Amino acid sequence: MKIVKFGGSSLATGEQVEKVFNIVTSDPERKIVVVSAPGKRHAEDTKVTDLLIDCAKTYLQFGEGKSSFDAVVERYALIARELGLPDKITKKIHDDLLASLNGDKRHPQKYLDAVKASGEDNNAKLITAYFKLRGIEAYYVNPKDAGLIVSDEPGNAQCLPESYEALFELRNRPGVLIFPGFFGYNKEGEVVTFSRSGSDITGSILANGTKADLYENFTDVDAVYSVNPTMVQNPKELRELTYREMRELSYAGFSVFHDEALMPAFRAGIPVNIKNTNYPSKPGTRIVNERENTNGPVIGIASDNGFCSIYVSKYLLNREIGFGRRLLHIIEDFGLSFEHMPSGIDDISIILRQDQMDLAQEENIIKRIKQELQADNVKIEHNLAIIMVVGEGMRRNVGTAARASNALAREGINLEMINQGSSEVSMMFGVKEVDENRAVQALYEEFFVGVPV
Ligand SMILES: Nc1ncnc2c1ncn2[C@@H]1O[C@H](COP(=O)(O)OP(=O)(O)O)[C@@H](O)[C@H]1O
Ligand SMILES: N[C@@H](CC(=O)OP(=O)(O)O)C(=O)O
Repeated sequence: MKIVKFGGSSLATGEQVEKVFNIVTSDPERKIVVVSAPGKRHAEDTKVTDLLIDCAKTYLQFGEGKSSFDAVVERYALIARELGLPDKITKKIHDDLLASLNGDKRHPQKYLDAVKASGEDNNAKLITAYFKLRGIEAYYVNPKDAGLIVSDEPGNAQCLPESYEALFELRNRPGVLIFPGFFGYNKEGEVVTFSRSGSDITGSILANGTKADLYENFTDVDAVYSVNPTMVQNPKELRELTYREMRELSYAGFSVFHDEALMPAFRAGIPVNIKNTNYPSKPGTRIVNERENTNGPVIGIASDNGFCSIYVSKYLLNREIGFGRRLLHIIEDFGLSFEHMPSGIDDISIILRQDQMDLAQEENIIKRIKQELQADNVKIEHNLAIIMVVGEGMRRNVGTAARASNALAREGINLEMINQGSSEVSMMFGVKEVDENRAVQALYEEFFVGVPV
């Protein structure tokens, strides 16, 4: 039995939904279908989830918001018309969305989650109706009825362990099950969403819970490429990646698969196959426990920007017991999460996403570090990009860091910092944001051009 997940790009139009129908019905093993909300039809388009967020915010502020509401309903109406579904489907979606928007606004984050989740929920109902129209025994499954219970963290839920056992029962249900992605219910029975792109997580949870043989994740690219295809033309396609490599790469910028979607499948030993809805016969990329090491040390290069570094220096810092703990305590007091913490004898840097703090908070952080830790110098450097070079082969290879830094040096790119991940399958390079693209391209040249993968 297989779990199949279709992302927003695979469900953006009636034509795409028809491809989804053909893929699902071509293989009787494809029993549980996880769907996202309709995504972008072209690069400048807006995802339904983003329209819903806009809509919810307008309702929160003004108590209504006709234009964004109409924009959402029109997306479904268009798809329903293309699929030849009766108008009553659109009317139901209209009424359901209106009910969500007029729902309880006392807790804005919970309200936002309820409206966001309606995107997937209504799409699952629409797709179920289409499967039925085409003569397939299909059922919409509500995550609460199926037992998908999550933590009460709006916009950032985690699956609670008891869900897995309950979800196993789905195997015994008849027909094709259409399951909305992206959300579950907390113990109080309220909707809570995963973080953005979280339908990937739903698919993985279902794969684990039902002990599926395979988790197929359908998207709009033929494979996971060794580098973001918007940064390098025709990058190498990867046939296989390990869970660990994929988690590192997705966390660091490979948006094709959510980094939190690896663990549930990995724990149950279920392989993940990322495939293209538009070319389903292509093999795609398999994420597995172990892979044949067919390339050099590196399998992928991911990057992301919007980071800053809090640099702290103090003479003889290395001899001061508890310095790191006290520094992190200050960061924790401000409710910040950090990504990396490279350190030297007399200095230490904390790398974090800069959109977590405003200018006033930055000034307060600097003040507290200076006062409480008697630091000699504290400064915050903005607009950094982080590049992760990832590969299981790095554990066995000597000189990968030297090759990477030479490649960057040849391009005249100044390295702000380097950090070798303790997992030994990743290496982090910090550069200025303006150098990000050139740095990724230089590293790609070094590790992939002319190397068979
Ligand atoms: N290394 C990579 N390999 C493949 N795709 C990538 C990579 N890095 C980023 N992407 C982007 O991920 C996109 C697919 O993810 P996403 O837009 O979330 O799809 P979906 O709508 O199926 O959820 C691709 O169109 C591609 O632009
Ligand atoms: N629709 C949600 C969840 C999701 O997974 O979407 P997609 O499969 O289009 O990335 C979002 O945009 O965040």
